[in-house]
Amino acid sequence: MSTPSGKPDAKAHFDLVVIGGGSGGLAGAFRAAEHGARVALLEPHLLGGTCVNVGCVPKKAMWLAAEAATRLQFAPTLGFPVAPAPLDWAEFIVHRERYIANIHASYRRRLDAAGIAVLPAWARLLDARTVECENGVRLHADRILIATGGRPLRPAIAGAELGGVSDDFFQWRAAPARVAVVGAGYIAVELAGLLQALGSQVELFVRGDRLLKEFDHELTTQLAEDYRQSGVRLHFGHHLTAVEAAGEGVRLRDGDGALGERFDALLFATGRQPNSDRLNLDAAGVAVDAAGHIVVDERHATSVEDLYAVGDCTANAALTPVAIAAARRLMDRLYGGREAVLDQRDIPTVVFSHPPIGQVGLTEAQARALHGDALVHVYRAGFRPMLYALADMPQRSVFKLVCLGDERRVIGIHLMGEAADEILQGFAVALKRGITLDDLRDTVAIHPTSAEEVVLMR
Ligand SMILES: Cc1cc2nc3c(=O)[nH]c(=O)nc-3n(C[C@H](O)[C@H](O)[C@H](O)COP(=O)(O)OP(=O)(O)OC[C@H]3O[C@@H](n4cnc5c(N)ncnc54)[C@H](O)[C@@H]3O)c2cc1C
Ligand SMILES: NC(=O)c1ccc[n+]([C@@H]2O[C@H](COP(=O)([O-])OP(=O)(O)OC[C@H]3O[C@@H](n4cnc5c(N)ncnc54)[C@H](O)[C@@H]3O)[C@@H](O)[C@H]2O)c1
Repeated sequence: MSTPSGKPDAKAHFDLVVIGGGSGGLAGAFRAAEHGARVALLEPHLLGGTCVNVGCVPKKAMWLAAEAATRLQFAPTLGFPVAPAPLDWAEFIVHRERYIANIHASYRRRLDAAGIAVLPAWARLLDARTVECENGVRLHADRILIATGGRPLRPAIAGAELGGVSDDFFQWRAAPARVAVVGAGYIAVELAGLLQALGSQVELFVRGDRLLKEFDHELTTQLAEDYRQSGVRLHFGHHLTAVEAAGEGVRLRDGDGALGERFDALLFATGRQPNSDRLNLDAAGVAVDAAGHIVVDERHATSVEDLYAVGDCTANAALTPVAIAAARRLMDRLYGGREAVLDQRDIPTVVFSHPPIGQVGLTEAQARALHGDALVHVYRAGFRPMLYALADMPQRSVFKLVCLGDERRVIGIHLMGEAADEILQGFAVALKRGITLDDLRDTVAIHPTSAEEVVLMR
């Protein structure tokens, strides 16, 4: 392909070199190849990146197991003579990993079929047109797409190395008895919820005063209540200053210097940082922001011509469908003659908590700040889903619509409760099409479902 001395041979030139084989990189490589481009993809680890290997997919598998565990728990109340049955993690993980191996195999087949050259190597830029692999192989390209994603961040405190991060969680082969989780974002809330449902005693350490601060306050307050009811211990306003070893486990030291109880395991879910530092971006003159995100415009162009970036290595919403949508639109423009640009507004998102919480559009607080109180109208539904009512379980759903002006245009949809994860997608389409409250009310409900509450709101 090329020589370690750097002398290019005829084959080492590509229309497009993609750095990173995760959600964004694969989507970009496939779409460019569909349009006839000659593409090389560089990925040193497993195909699929964070989402497939240490993110969405294994997380959702664990969440599904946790949902099954919850149902098994209340099955006896409904009349099923089922004894309590803890999850055999090792057995479940065989199923989880088989599912993921199938995804790898499918990517591999599709890459081969598309004629995309895959190099299992770390890459860095030599200049705006040349990529060097760790073994010295050099590739020359007319265009380069950087899709190197991100990695978990540990807090800079003494003993931080005693805690794990989400990547470590996916290596676990059994549930620890007592787990401390630090953080209040997506990952903290998701892992805390599923670990508690799968039998661990979980304590969540939050430095602020609420969970999921980007989500609607009313819903996250109810979620915190549901977590308490399911046995998760929540510590708000906790300032973690150090972690200390305690036998095989750890203890957390807080801002007052007090040392807490012992935990078998500690997970940090304290944010992620972009993988931009090992790319030698300076050599090509690619600008990054203070957090290390590669700076891109709305067309995903970096500060250097013909060099593009998508996904978590940029400051775009760190979600798989966002990376994929950005990469596909970019390749449609570059190689397909289409003019599509990703609309970054009204991106729907779901946290796989127990129960799940999802939103699209503005929260009530954002809408009031933007449009003023007089123009913003809020509609709510609070109810117990049928299954939970039948089983005499306290879990409640809270749905909320944020509407604007006299016509009551729907500018925010917020759902927390059973099936919210599946319900939101369709309503996100409606919101994007600019529907009003009357449009929802004109739609005949599907009964009996949780989803019908969205069209029945008064
Ligand atoms: C625990 C967890 C759960 C998540 N759950 C969800 C979810 O439910 N839904 C959702 O939408 N999103 C979820 N996300 C976010 C989602 O995984 C990311 O937004 C998505 O993977 C970003 O895709 P990407 O292509 O930008 O990066 P990645 O998927 O991270 O891929 C980047 C790839 O680049 C490679 N790479 C890095 N540096 C180099 C280099 N120098 N040379 C060559 N290759 C390199 C890496 O090995 C990696 O494979 C989750 C994330 C985590 C951590
Ligand atoms: N369901 C999904 O779609 C999904 C799931 C997981 C992750 N993701 C994506 O991945 C991103 C990263 O997730 P995340 O949960 O790691 O990050 P996050 O930014 O969502 O949350 C980080 C949390 O850690 C807290 N924190 C940071 N430093 C801390 C410290 N020193 N001590 C205590 N708390 C601290 C923050 O206050 C915040 O609550 C998300 O923003 C999301 O875009 C999506």
